[in-house]
Amino acid sequence: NWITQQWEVIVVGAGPAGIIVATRMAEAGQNTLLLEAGGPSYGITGGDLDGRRPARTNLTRVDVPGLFKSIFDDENGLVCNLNSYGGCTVGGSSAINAGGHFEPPASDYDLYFPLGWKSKDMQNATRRLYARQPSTNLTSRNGIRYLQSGYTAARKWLVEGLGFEDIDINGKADKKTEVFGHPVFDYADGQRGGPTITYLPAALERSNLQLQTGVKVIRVERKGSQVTGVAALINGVMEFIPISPKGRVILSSGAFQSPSLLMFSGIGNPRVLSRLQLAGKLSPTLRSSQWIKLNAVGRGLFDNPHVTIALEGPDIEDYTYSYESPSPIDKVLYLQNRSGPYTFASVTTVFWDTLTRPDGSVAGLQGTIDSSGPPRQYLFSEDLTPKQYPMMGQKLINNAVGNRHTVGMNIHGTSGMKSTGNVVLGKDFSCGPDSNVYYSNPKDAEDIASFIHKIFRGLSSSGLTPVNIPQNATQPEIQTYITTPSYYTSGTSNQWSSSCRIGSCVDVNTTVVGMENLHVVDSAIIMPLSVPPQFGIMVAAERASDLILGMIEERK
Ligand SMILES: Cc1cc2nc3c(=O)[nH]c(=O)nc-3n(C[C@H](O)[C@H](O)[C@H](O)COP(=O)(O)OP(=O)(O)OC[C@H]3O[C@@H](n4cnc5c(N)ncnc54)[C@H](O)[C@@H]3O)c2cc1C
Repeated sequence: NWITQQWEVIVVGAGPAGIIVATRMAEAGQNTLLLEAGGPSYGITGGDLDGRRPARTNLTRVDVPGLFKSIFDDENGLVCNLNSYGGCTVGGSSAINAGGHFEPPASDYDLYFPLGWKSKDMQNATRRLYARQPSTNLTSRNGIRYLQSGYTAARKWLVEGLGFEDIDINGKADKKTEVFGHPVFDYADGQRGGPTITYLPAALERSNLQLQTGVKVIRVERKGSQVTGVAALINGVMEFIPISPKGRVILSSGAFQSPSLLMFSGIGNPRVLSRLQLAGKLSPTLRSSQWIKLNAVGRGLFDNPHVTIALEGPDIEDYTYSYESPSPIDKVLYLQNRSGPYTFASVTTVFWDTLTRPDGSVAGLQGTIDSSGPPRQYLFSEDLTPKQYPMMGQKLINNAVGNRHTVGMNIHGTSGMKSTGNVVLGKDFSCGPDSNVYYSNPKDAEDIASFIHKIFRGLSSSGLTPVNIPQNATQPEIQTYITTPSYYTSGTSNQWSSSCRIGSCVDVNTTVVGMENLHVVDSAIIMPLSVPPQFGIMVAAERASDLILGMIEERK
């Protein structure tokens, strides 16, 4: 019985980090239980989604990259309220994201990570990831690139006009200044990849790894600094799942849930712990003398500040992906040949730049161009009050109608941004971000505005015109625009990280400070990167696996 047997390792959360760390533990012979609150996702996990699979296939819309935006329109069990800023399903957010797969530059590790996590320390882990996880910047089996009108115009603008270098993005991963290229996706043969496809199936064939879905861990149970197991809700019933005397628990529940689980386990800011105790949320057997007062839990939460700019041009043809009524030609092209627009998640173009500030620190900046534009009729509508809800940008772009000559450009602040927030517990004790995440340090807005101002200078040569910001806007005007809430400037980027940092919340071995056998391995432990985070999270999970296995070996 998996609930009562004593596991050597329990991993909480089957997102990209959890799947990788559980796989590596099992491969090293550890009896491993992987717990996931959500349910199936990809076809191979038994996902079905209302029985609306494309006919005679084992595909769900998770598998079909071009359907990724449809997931947010119809939050059909893949985005549960447990983790409202991402996927709550096998694969975590890797099952619902755009699949962008970008190796961080060595400078991210060398500048921002602690000793033991510098670029030379990450080389083996990176190599192992490349060996296991295929990726491509040409997604269509027939070798044709689709929906390229935005790419062509942007290339004229940024490469021919402004001198950005057109590169193979992961081939030259260390270059992040004035570079441009095709996005790299973690897909293979026109279908979504990621660890659910590349790590999990082989791991599940082992007798010493068990995946249990529909299990929501509530807290870790512990005696002082020793975890004894986890308390979890299974079919609405609270159960205790023990670990062996030398066992370990690894939290891989994501940038919100991992810090939150620590708090519910009596580890965190004492004021928060008192509140939880008063509400009866802490373990009844945990005395307050055993609390671990650790203010770093939840502190440093990062997400990329961003702005969407609609770009209009006579040669632009935007495209609307649809789950309910896809273009018949494109549907056949996909189902019969794994070719066409549905082989990728709408982003056609990526570019990066850096800005060195007077104090020598560096701000990272990223742009992407989508294949469709935000809906024109919303652009100047005043009766629409901005609402801060997850995935708003994607919902809007997905609803694009009307003008067929617009693409959406997303500009993000990345590594070196100075604003961070905290994971906080709301009135109902669910976790979320505080208001400090974006622009609490005005320098970030200044840097992003400088970048937009810089690139706008070359825009007219491409035939593109910005719709929601005047092309001749001054840098201060752009700064005001991006910090004023609107459909284009509010909402999350959903690239959360850095809320349980190495060195303050966990040590260099990923052990929670003050604990002996409790780890955090996921987006919470990585620093803000120059690239979207999933690649770096997967490498961190590979690196953490080595470190944890080293500790297990030492204790033998
Ligand atoms: C819409 C969207 C688009 C994105 N696009 C990209 C992109 O193109 N490229 C990129 O690099 N990144 C992208 N990201 C970000 C990326 O997907 C995440 O950074 C990454 O998935 C985080 O991995 P993780 O393992 O830390 O956590 P998660 O992916 O959040 O996985 C955590 C898992 O733990 C489970 N869990 C949580 N709490 C519990 C609990 N108490 N008990 C049991 N299970 C629990 C959750 O259900 C979830 O499955 C995107 C994210 C979103 C939402």
